[in-house]
Amino acid sequence: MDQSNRYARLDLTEADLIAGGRHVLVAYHMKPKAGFGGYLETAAHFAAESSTGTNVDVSTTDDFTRGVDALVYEIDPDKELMKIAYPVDLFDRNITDGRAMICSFLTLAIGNNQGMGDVEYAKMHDFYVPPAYLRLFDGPSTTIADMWRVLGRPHVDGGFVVGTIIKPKLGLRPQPFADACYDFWLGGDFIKNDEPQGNQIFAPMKETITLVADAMKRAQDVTGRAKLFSANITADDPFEMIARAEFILETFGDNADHVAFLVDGYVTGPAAITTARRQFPRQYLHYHRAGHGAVTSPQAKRGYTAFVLSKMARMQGASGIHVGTMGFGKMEGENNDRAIAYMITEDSADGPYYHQDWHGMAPTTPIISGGMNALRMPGFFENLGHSNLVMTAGGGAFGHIDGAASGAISLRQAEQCWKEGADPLEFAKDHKEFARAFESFPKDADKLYPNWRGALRINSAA
Ligand SMILES: O=C(COP(=O)(O)O)[C@H](O)[C@H](O)COP(=O)(O)O
Ligand SMILES: [Mg+2]
Repeated sequence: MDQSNRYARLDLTEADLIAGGRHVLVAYHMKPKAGFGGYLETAAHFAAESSTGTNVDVSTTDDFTRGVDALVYEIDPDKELMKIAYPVDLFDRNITDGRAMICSFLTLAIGNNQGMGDVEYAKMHDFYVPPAYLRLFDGPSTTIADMWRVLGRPHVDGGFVVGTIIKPKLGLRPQPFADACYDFWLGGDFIKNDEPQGNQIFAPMKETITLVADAMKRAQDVTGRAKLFSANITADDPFEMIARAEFILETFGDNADHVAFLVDGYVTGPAAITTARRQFPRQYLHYHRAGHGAVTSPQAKRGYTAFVLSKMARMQGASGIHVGTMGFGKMEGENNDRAIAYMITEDSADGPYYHQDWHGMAPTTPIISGGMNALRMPGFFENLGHSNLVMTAGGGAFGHIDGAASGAISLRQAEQCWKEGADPLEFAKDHKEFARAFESFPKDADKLYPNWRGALRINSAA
């Protein structure tokens, strides 16, 4: 059944829809399945399934219903581009406080339409949120400025937060885990649990966290500097998350404001992020996105992009979210992923299809992670243009041949090298930890700085 006379309005302009402020606009790359309807017919069916309709007319539809139809307002079949306007009234609101929820946006805009028989594939590449709907989202309550304050830095442009992920990823008992934290903190600022670390029986959370809190105290005493820890509170059950979080805050005691909560937000979904955001609004909320590649990978033709994931994370109130390494690390990504970083930090930013004004919603820190080390960092910062962010390097810290403290120092020096506009090989001559990163990661060194052995007088047989 061709529903394009109801669910398509190609006469509507994007500028008018934005000026009207009553629609969420979504851009998809969509391909109809061969043997079914044409592009517009499929797009209209997609809009129907994503809002008020189904595959047939139903007798219960009335005039009000038609007023909240999602409408296809632009198509470009050659580019597989389809844009749909969703009336804001379609989206569910809390009975407790009238606020909006991301799960409702997802259920409609990327819900049933992901399994339609006449659609080969469809992926969300961008969306625009009008001010009246945007303000119903929590947004971040705690930001990198709070971290900078704890670190004793200016709360604007407080700079690079040197971080790591305790490695090995799993398999450390409580004491070796806490020892690894202590070592890194001698040189670095911030440590996060790796995303699967929680309450494994070989490292019970109550024992591990107690030792980590003690390691933080000792590292602060020795260095005279504040240290930060991002503790994983992810669980299926919100009450379990709360129990973990409360235990952690109590255990860190007077250092509780040095603690962030890490939530695996892709696998647990918006409910877990919002649990952390609303129950613990004073803690930095660290959104880890493990698993997102299943839908966001450029190879995946369905789902949504990493850009979309990140934009939703800011709306939900993530203080920081992993944004990959823009092609400089080990995970999939490219240089122009920096658009993600701008969208989550700026108050007004361009996405691939829409410009978004955030109207003062607090920013979400880009957390750079995945295969980073000191050698890869100068290029990374050059591409992004600033270093007001958190970077976590696991292998890059614990893989340093002189240990985690030197690894941490090498990361800080790498940022300094970029900031000074120095030539990395020249800079290495009087920055020992950075220089030793070349010997620690010789494959990267060969690739990025082919004449490093000569410049640093390292025997090539070594
Ligand atoms: O454990 C790590 C990185 O470890 P290492 O520094 O040893 O590579 C993170 O979970 C990944 O960065 C996630 O990737 P992304 O940041 O792309 O979500
Ligand atoms: Mg990890």
